[in-house]
Amino acid sequence: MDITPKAPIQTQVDTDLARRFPPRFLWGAATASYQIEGAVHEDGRGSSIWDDFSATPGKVFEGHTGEVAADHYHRVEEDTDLMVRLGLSAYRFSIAWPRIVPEGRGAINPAGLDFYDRLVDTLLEKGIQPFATLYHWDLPSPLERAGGWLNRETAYAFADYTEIVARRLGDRVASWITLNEPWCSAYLGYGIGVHAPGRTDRQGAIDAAHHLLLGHGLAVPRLRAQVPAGTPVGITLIVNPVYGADERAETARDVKLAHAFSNAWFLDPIYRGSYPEGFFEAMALNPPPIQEGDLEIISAPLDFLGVNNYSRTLIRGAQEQPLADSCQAVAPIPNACYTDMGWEIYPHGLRDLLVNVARDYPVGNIYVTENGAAFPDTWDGGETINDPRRVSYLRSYLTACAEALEQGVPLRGYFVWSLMDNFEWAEGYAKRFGIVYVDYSTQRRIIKESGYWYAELLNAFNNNN
Ligand SMILES: N=[N+]=NCCCCNC(=O)[C@@H]1[C@H]2[C@H](O)[C@@H](O)[C@H](O)[C@@H](CO)[C@@H]12
Repeated sequence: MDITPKAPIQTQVDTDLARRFPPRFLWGAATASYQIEGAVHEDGRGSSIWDDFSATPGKVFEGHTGEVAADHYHRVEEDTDLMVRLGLSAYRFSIAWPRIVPEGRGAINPAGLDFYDRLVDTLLEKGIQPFATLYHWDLPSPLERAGGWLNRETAYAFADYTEIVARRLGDRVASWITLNEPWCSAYLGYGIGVHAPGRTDRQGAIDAAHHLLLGHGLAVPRLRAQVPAGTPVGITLIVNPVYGADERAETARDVKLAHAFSNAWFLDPIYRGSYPEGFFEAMALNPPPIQEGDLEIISAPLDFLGVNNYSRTLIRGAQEQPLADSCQAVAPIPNACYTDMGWEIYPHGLRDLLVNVARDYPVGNIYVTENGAAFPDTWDGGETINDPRRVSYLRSYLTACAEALEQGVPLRGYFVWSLMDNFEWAEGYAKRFGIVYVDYSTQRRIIKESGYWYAELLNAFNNNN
């Protein structure tokens, strides 16, 4: 039965691609609280480090902030109707800690819990599985004033916040993700300062990463104690496959260093209970302040790994051994294609990383919790927005997912980044990742060609199963 009303754009329906995915494969889209909600001063929400960072001159493109964003806070009905129109079976969103516990710890804000309660109920009413991320970078400002993730206490505050949310929503959220991309929080936020809170201290990145991981590990049992037995709990990591540009020994050496920096820094403590051998030396830094039992807490068993992937890193080894975070990525590659973020389009990287991670780590199940592309979409006020490059990107990366599945990878679902255009961190609203366009002057949503393509793919999948 064809449930998708005819789209104004007729896209090629990839029925062959749809057929390569197993029954019960989950098809979703992802967003994050600070990037779409807006309403930053409403209903008792406290300030976050991204409110502070975006209000700081020079930090975000043209001074953009998340004050209004895509106004999702006031458009839950409309936006969940969009998800139904696209045929999503799941929706990954994040919960704003500053809405729930405005000071970071202590008093609970009932209106904050009410908002997510309503969102979850609306999703369930519309047949969409809620996937909740507990932390997608919007740390309450008071905690940052006390040191943020450099302060071990923040890990305990995160576990307390987790319990509060799980107690209210745990009976209805389908799957839980503790942290989104702690690599970005630690390195971009505390190491090089291009993300909130804008600190520039590489040792700080190491220490913050440890406390983020500790927060994750402390939160897992607190979550499990509040949710029905068997509710899947996981973490989302950015996984960036690293390749060598030549066969030289220096290149092989630097590929290993870059993989440790980009991936094993987090994968190893979570799944092996230890940091990668020699990693801190390769960063010329000290180990973080690890306390007795920390690594056991951090490596709490999980039910799935959420993988975010957008591109790859290609390395050409230097004569002198570089620091792990300064391995030279290769300059633009002849004939390569790039997204508007300057990220190389390399779908084989997703296939390879899924195969390698499933082989090298006891991850259980895997979801691709983010994959997508920014392109300079424009709207002429009409009914349609053509974004053929995004269609091509999604088709090629989903083909990579199908190839990984055919190699036995336990991939259970895919969430496109993103449901709609939104606040792209330091790039503000200048970068558009949505399969739905947002006209910020009116907050009108217009499904892009890629949105119709995705809806057709999901419809073809549903017709097969
Ligand atoms: N090594 N290395 N480099 C990694 C470079 C950072 C890559 N950026 C991401 O993964 C963020 C993720 C985020 O969850 C979402 O909130 C963002 O909107 C998307 C798009 O940017 C992606």
